[in-house]
Amino acid sequence: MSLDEALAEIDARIRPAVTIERVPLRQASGRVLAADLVANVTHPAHDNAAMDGYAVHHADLSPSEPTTLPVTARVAAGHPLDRPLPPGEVARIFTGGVMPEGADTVIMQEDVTDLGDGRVTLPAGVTRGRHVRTAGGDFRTGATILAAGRRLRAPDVALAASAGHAYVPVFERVRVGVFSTGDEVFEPGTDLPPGGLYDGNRYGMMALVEAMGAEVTDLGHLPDDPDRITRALDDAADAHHLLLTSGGVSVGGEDHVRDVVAALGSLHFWKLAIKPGKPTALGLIRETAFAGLPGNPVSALVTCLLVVRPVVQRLAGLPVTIPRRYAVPAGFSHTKSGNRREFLRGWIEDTPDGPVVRVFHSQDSAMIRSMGAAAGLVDVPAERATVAPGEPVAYLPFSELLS
Ligand SMILES: Nc1nc2c(c(=O)[nH]1)N[C@H]1C(S)=C(S)[C@@H](COP(=O)(O)OP(=O)(O)OC[C@H]3O[C@@H](n4cnc5c(N)ncnc54)[C@H](O)[C@@H]3O)O[C@H]1N2
Ligand code: MOO
Repeated sequence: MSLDEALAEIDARIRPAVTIERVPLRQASGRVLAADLVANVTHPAHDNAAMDGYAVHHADLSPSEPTTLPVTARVAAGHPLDRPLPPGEVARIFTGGVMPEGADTVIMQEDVTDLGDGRVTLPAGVTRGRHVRTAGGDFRTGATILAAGRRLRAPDVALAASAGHAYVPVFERVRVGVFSTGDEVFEPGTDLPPGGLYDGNRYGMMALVEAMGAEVTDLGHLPDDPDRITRALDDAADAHHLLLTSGGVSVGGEDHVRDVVAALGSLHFWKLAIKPGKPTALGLIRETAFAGLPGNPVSALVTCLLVVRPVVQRLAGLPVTIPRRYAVPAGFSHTKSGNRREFLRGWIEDTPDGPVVRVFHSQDSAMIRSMGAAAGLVDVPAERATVAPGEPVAYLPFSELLS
């Protein structure tokens, strides 16, 4: 199955699984807005001063020479004047101060001479409305300020607060349980027996799905034992929207994950025509989605980005977004070893002739360092046999996959 067919399958099969909750703003960052947010107030609420200076009636100013007028009022932010400003008079005003009724222009204090006797001399040639922020210039009551489906970032939280919201409706976080499998896999920090290696995958997968906005349960590590795997998946399914495993999905004599899932539930697909990531399985255990990622460390992380991310988006009630690719000249040559679509680990480098994409010297999916060195993936289509230096390639930054 091609990756595009797999994504279509995900779109069709995975249904939104989360409910809506209201969270205080302090907990809103990174969450997905579940309904359009409309402004409770108009901002700015009133015409107000954009500078520290003097509020005037523009009609009082001579267009050709300085004008001297008395200062009869003082307006600080939060302390509006309780009367109109009569023509021929000036109000001292500070940034954010509400424009007194009648005044229409602010002159910044650097341009004004204070005569010291309660009068000021104002310059000629001032434009009407200068340094005044108009009421509603930012947003008005009832305006939609944030659209449903948006993942809230710091500026969005500031906007929601400015519009008067103490709580916002967000989708519940997708709950993802993560296992690793393999008799050879051991916990970092413990002693390694002969033939053992440390569990990179589980930690990498947990960090990635957390970066996708999901809530992760660390379900630990499982041996290559079908009964133990069956029990663990069966026990964990109902408390999660998605279960993830690494390892044991290929064709070896100790690859049990696929059979276990087929027995507990069903498999939507198993093999994908991508490299790395061929033995990637997607299925269902009762109501809970299941993704079995390959054991090779690069394959586990790349499939987490390419396949698990859209699954998490669908479960979260979001549309599956196609990450943006950039056409960049290749700074490498490459010959494909088969007819799978390949995702090479690479990064952008500046050269005197402009930016090029470089790729890590080893594209072996067991070499986790290639992921650490990379800032993105070079997407080489199935039908393309070779890449020569200078030819454009499609570069997919990791940042596009984690926003
Ligand atoms: N005869 C075939 N052999 C293999 C095929 C195939 O089509 N025919 N596919 C290869 C591909 S592609 C991949 S990818 C791997 C994936 O196999 P599994 O998902 O069954 O993974 P394992 O065999 O359990 O492990 C593969 C490799 O990764 C290491 N590993 C496993 N778990 C972890 C972990 N948590 N942290 C770090 N490293 C891990 C494991 O020791 C193995 O070296 O199958 C190929 N074989
Ligand atoms: O997915 Mo295996 O995807 O080539 O290492």
